[in-house]
Amino acid sequence: MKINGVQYRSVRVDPEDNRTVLIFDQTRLPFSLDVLRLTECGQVAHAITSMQVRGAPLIGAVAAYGLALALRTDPDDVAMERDAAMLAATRPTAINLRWAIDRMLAKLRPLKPEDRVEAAYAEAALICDEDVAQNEAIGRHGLSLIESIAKDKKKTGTINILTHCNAGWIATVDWGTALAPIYMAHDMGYDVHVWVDETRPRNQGAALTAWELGSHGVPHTVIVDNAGGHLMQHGMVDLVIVGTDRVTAQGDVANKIGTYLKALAAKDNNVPFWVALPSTTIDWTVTDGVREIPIEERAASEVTHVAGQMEDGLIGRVRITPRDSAAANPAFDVTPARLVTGLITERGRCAASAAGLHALFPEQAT
Ligand SMILES: CSC[C@H]1O[C@H](OP(=O)(O)O)[C@H](O)[C@@H]1O
Repeated sequence: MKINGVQYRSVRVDPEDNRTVLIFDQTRLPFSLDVLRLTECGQVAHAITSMQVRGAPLIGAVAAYGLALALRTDPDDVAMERDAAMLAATRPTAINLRWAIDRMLAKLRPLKPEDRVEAAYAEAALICDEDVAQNEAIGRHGLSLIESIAKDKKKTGTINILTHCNAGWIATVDWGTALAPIYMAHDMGYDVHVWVDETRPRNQGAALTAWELGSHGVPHTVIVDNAGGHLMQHGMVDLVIVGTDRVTAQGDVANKIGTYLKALAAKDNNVPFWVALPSTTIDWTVTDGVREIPIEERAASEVTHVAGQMEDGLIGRVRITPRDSAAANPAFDVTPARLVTGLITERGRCAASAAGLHALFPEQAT
């Protein structure tokens, strides 16, 4: 996507040396656009766990480059397996991370150690290119959904879309998933407006989705997480589109905490609730998402404190809870398929069900 007219991907290799991995430090957005130069595997692991880089498809792509960096230090089998396991363990919920590491290992294990670095960078670059193409296709398949809503609306005027967390281009290599259809609809002249859930506790919506949409000129309004149901009750939401970190073979959806509650409100108000995802986010080995998907428990300090720009312009954190109050911080929840209107993938739209997914991915229908 473009920032101030300059085209960027969320992860890229420094053209100066074709080895250093460049990402944006997402903990500094929207106040500062800082590029991080990653030269060691450990730096990549830290960037993922600290959420300097986040978003299911993007952490997979960055971890792939992390393994390439690791091989520059030691390309032998033992080191490669150790570093791959370390990267895969950085965050448990997004299946893209495990998928990317497994794909890299499948490519690298058969090679001689001395051939692995070059091959790793090439495979990581392929993963990135495929993510961009998949997300652009998701955008097109989601665009037709927005177009059908525009036609069906009794009154002309704004199409109001609600989204949760950040599933934009900064959560992927480019385009995004949930936001891709919105960018395309906006660029085609549709009058779209986005209700942006702030998405406590880390405020990916308020800080990242609002920043992305504003940079692209898409009208949007930041709301507290608990406002969505009220807006739906009053007919102010035409469509909900969210991203996801893992979809089961039956269509259950793991996504940022709070998504399940949004889906319940959408069901109760007959608002279409769609989930956008590349097929790298589908976990074909899991059926019951609520029981089987591991939910990342993050630090309580993300709940007890909030980060933002202080009066002096510096980025800081303030405590918002009593010091002796405990805090819990499950980072994701699972929305059962029965609450999901449908899935938007790079191959098209389908019902959130085994049959729907097999219709688009027949090779997975055993
Ligand atoms: C395009 S996937 C985005 C997905 O990832 C986010 O999680 P996090 O910010 O913790 O990496 C969130 O669940 C988004 O929906």
